[in-house]
Amino acid sequence: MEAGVCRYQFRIALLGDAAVGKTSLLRCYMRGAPGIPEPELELESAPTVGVEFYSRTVQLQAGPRVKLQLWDTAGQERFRCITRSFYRNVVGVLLVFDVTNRKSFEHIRDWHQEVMATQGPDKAIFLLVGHKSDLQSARCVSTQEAEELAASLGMGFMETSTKSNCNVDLAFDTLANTIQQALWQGAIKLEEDWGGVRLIQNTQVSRQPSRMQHPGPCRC
Ligand SMILES: Nc1nc2c(ncn2[C@@H]2O[C@H](COP(=O)(O)OP(=O)(O)OP(=O)(O)O)[C@@H](O)[C@H]2O)c(=O)[nH]1
Repeated sequence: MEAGVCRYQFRIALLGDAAVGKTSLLRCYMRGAPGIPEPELELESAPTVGVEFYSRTVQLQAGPRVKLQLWDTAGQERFRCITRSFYRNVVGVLLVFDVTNRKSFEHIRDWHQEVMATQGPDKAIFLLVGHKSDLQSARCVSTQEAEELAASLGMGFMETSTKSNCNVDLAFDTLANTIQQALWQGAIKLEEDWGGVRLIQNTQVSRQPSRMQHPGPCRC
């Protein structure tokens, strides 16, 4: 097993409506990391219950190795009280919609607003993700309108597919690199009582990915 020194840990959440493909996207990304059992990462997934955590270490373009703590949240409304409690402590958010599901696109502003209301402005870095781009004939959200929405919310946009393995690594890497840049530029700061970015000084961190599930059932 390889090991390396990580300077930072970034907490990143995937948010979006139910069944847009958040779990599939995350599992596809984790397949690129060595050491996690394949059955854990099958692309066919059941609806997420509450929140699941994954962890992967990456080498950023120009800088240190960072540990990404990746939170896969349930899109179903009945789990919202659990997922909401995690918004405050994230530095990065992949806002995911399904390009074949118009409603999931229309709800993106609500997801964005929920995080902003919890955190205050300019704390988290967002990336808008139009998922299931392999389903071109069933598409009902155009690339142009998604780009316009992303621009109006001040974030980047990318289209992904796990079925055709399109842009999956790129989406996570882009978000991680943008967070790193924001840290260097001072737009994001380390804060004692905030878990979005943590300094892990002089610690040997395993490259092996890990996964655990939120233990508590929703009591909404
Ligand atoms: N065609 C296509 N289908 C996909 C893709 N990604 C996921 N799916 C399918 O979409 C369905 C929902 O995927 P999930 O990953 O469970 O969605 P989710 O957003 O995690 O759902 P919740 O956990 O309920 O919030 C599954 O049947 C997947 O196989 C993709 O890139 N292309």
